[in-house]
Amino acid sequence: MAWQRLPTSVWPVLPGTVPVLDWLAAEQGHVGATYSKEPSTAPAWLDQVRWDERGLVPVIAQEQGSNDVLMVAWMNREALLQTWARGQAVYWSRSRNKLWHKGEESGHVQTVHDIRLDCDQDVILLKVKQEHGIACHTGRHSCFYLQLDGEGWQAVEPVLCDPERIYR
Ligand SMILES: N=c1c2ncn([C@@H]3O[C@H](COP(=O)(O)OP(=O)(O)OP(=O)(O)O)[C@@H](O)[C@H]3O)c2ncn1[C@@H]1O[C@H](COP(=O)(O)O)[C@@H](O)[C@H]1O
Ligand SMILES: [Mg+2]
Ligand SMILES: [Zn+2]
Repeated sequence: MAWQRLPTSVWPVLPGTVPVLDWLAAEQGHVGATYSKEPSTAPAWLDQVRWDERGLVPVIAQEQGSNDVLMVAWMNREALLQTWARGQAVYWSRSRNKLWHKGEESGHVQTVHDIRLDCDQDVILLKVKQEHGIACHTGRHSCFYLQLDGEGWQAVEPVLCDPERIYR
């Protein structure tokens, strides 16, 4: 994929033009084929997601192969469109209020193999290959490393890489 060379300035702003898709179509030939290049139309499938009142949908990232649940995050329309167009997970960070290309700082990107929507269209499931096997910013494989036992929540998954070394 040539997506790495995509300058952030041509990423789409929805609703409106979707230049990223035209760019991808020119680069690769195939992506544009599934998408009407009418400048002011977004793909119809974006409207079939039941976006909440904030324009967001929760997203489960599940590891391809192991089926481990790696994390739960959020997407808006643009994040989903970019995820689809780039083949890597792009979320919406609620606290930072910005698009978040997972791995942008850590390098722990998620290559997307499958994008699914549930029966009532309000949860998305991504099947991903997790770069370095570390999804969590604590340096663990999965964000779901706390287990409830008689005493309370216990961390039951190892830290694979010191987060100080991942995030400087
Ligand atoms: N890397 C992660 C990360 N990985 C997994 N998650 C999970 O994804 C969820 C994101 O959904 P939220 O809307 O709750 O996110 P948020 O609270 O707005 O996250 P922040 O923007 O505050 O980091 C979190 O609750 C975590 O369970 C992460 N949440 C935050 N980060 C931060 O994202 C930044 C970039 O990290 P990389 O993408 O790995 O480079 C770093 O500052 C990290 O601390
Ligand atoms: Mg959170
Ligand atoms: Zn985490």
